[in-house]
Amino acid sequence: MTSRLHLRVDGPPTAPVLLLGGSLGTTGAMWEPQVAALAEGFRVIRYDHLGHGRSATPAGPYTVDLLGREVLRTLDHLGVPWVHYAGLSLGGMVGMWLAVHAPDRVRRLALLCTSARLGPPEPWRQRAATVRAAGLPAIADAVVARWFTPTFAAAHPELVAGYRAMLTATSPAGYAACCEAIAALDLRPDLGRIGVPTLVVAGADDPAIPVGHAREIVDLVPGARLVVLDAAAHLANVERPGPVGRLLREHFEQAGG
Ligand SMILES: O=C(O)CC1=CCC(=O)O1
Repeated sequence: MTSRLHLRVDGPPTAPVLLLGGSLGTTGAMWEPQVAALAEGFRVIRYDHLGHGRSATPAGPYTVDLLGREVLRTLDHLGVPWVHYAGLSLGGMVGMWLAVHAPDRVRRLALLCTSARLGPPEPWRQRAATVRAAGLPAIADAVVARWFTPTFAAAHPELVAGYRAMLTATSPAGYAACCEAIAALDLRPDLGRIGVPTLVVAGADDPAIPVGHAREIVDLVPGARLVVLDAAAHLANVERPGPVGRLLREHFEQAGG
């Protein structure tokens, strides 16, 4: 069996595995600001979602259930029995799904800039239709405007251009299928079953997934802790690399290996 998910692997081979899942329209490269620090203590494995980056793009429809099962297949393929998991946005949705449906495979969870239900579904179906008809460039300006605060974007135009290029390089079919997976998602009834220590991080200035979504997750996941980062929009790990790196290290290092 081979993995259909493209992986980037850093850190000591015998260290505990920290699996990182990214946002819609990105690849594992979006975690670059944190990888060096995290790889000091963890075997950091970054994956591209199905339909993204260098992962396979099987025919749809996609659901978050399908994306999560593909992650489990990949862990089986690698012979990894359990992981710590951090996910941003779509990556966080997959993380919640894993912690609910494969509780023995996730030891600790970090959920960044994410939502248990990012409704209503119609705008997601409309975005999928636009991307299928006109490609990623048709939505790229609007999406990237939600990824970074205007202040950060003005100060870092080359970095922002790099992330925009990551988005427009995404398979239109894969991106659209993931939009439809988000449209259909509602994990709220399941979150009470999450039994692992959970850190929830939100960007105070995230127009894509406002802080209320993080508060809802914290209300529903037993014992979850909320941190709201100021001066951060949707890709908070890019805009606030140091604080996000420290939060993740502190959270996962508490596991004691
Ligand atoms: O693309 C957006 O608008 C923001 C987003 C929602 C889910 C995700 O992964 O990114």
